[in-house]
Amino acid sequence: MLKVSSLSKVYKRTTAVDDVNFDVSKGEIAVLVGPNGAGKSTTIKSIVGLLRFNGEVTIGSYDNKSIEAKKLLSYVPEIPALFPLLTVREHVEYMSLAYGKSVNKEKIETLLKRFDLVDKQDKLGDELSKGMMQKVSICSAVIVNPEVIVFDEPMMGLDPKAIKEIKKLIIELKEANKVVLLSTHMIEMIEDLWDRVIIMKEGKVIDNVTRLETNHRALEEFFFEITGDTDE
Ligand SMILES: Nc1ncnc2c1ncn2[C@@H]1O[C@H](COP(=O)(O)OP(=O)(O)OP(=O)(O)O)[C@@H](O)[C@H]1O
Repeated sequence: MLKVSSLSKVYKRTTAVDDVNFDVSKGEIAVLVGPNGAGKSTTIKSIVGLLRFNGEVTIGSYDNKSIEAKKLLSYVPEIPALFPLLTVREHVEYMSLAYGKSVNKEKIETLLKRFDLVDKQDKLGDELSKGMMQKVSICSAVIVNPEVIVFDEPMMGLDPKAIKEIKKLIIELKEANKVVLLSTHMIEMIEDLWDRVIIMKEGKVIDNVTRLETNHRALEEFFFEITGDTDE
């Protein structure tokens, strides 16, 4: 469903991503992990259409730059980018409208409740804490019922209740047969979530396996073994 083929990205002097290939199927939670500077964010930004790159990314049968692909995809960036003069609720409503969907007040209410935003719903984008912005960003990505959802460090800056909630949400997305791709450094928080791990280092994918293929190994231990980064 999400297919990344021969993806490379060179910034002025740096090859950030070098011939990256992977697929994520419907109903699969894929985690993109790797040390700082491995190329995770560059890969994600290429997939969601924020960067020019060499290679091909397809969503379903559509090139990621097409409108058809964009309709199927939503994205939670590493750093939330909100409109300073829209309220919390308006952000979520706006996203529904931008994707050509009607505003489902009941669904919005439920989402805002899950992320403790009901009493903040009339606050403006620039009146929110970083964690609250992150929660609005998550609600805005989920409200459009995307087939493919990409999260870049979704747990960063969230309080424990919101972390629990986003983990539940990710499992619900999987159960609804969606494609989930998420990058994170918080490996211990995704131990019970992942179906596929894609490990990047120095711009390359150095391993890409399913949980089954690792014999249900602990991800943290597997990660250190593959990357060779140990604290011993
Ligand atoms: N806008 C940019 N201009 C030049 N080089 C960049 C730019 N963005 C990223 N890079 C470089 O590309 C490489 C990959 O960076 P990227 O942000 O994709 O890594 P990452 O795996 O997401 O890292 P982190 O875990 O630290 O967020 C790094 O060497 C980085 O310095």
